[in-house]
Amino acid sequence: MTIRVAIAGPRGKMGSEAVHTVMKNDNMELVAVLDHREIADSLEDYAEFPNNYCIPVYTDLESLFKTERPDVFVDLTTPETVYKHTKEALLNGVRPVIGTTGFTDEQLEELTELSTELKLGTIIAPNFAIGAILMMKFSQMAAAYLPDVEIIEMHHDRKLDAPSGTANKTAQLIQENRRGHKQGHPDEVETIEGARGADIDGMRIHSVRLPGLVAHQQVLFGGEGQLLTLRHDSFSRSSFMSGVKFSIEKVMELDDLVYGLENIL
Ligand SMILES: NC(=O)C1=CN([C@@H]2O[C@H](COP(=O)(O)OP(=O)(O)OC[C@H]3O[C@@H](n4cnc5c(N)ncnc54)[C@H](OP(=O)(O)O)[C@@H]3O)[C@@H](O)[C@H]2O)C=CC1
Ligand SMILES: O=C(O)C1=N[C@H](C(=O)O)C[C@H](O)C1
Repeated sequence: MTIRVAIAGPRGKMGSEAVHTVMKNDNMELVAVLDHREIADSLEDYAEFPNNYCIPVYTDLESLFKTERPDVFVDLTTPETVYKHTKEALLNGVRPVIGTTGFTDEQLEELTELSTELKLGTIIAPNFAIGAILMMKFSQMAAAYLPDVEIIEMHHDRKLDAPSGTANKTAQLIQENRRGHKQGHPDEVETIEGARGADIDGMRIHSVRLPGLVAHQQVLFGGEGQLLTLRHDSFSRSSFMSGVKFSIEKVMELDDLVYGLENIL
């Protein structure tokens, strides 16, 4: 069976890689892309793509769904638009595969309910890279033994959301194995606001944004006389593409929402 795929954000760093990934796969057909700028009617007329990419470009998601009838909708856009896109996909009977980060807990809850109610698979993957998923799982394991944790996530300086989706997901997994408690000195004081980072049940998250970086995370576990550091680096967006391919195939078998690829790998 050929899976009909639509991608939102085709000019982006992730979206353009995903376009090539779907184009290269024999069991998938890229039926349309969604842009929010009127650039051209077909991807072949974009500077980023070769002239055999005769893929229609839409600026309206509803018309894309009604005309092209994709099976799967891949979103790689912005935190501002992703929730609306995901809901629209589900309401049009299209299975979302979402890489865009920045969902609130309330939005995740609502989309989980909608996906279950419609019996339509959805994948929301804060990180598609297998190494990052392993780093998150190992962190969850370590937190049971070393509950004093600080997460340092480091990204390129074009990133819109902080902390990253990966850091949020890591913290959530750790929370399942770590009893919440205040870390550091009980009387510690921040003389500059934010110096100790974001606080999740006493665990800290620090977000670094610098040109030159892609996507990196360290999870530090401190114990008596020791430090365990778990680190993952994505040096290029190609690191995410096997996860994108896997998710497009897997979502066709699901009938509810999965948040995080660690649940289905
Ligand atoms: N899950 C994962 O493994 C990964 C997730 N990400 C996430 O994916 C998202 C995209 O990242 P990245 O590719 O680096 O970002 P980019 O800024 O490079 O790409 C986003 C693209 O989306 C376009 N866009 C914005 N709004 C819309 C809209 N309403 N409809 C269609 N297109 C739109 C932008 O156009 P314009 O620039 O013209 O506004 C841009 O081309 C981020 O949330 C990031 O955190 C990133 C890497 C891995
Ligand atoms: O914006 C990015 O680049 C990335 N976003 C995701 C996140 O927020 O965790 C995944 C990866 O870290 C790259």
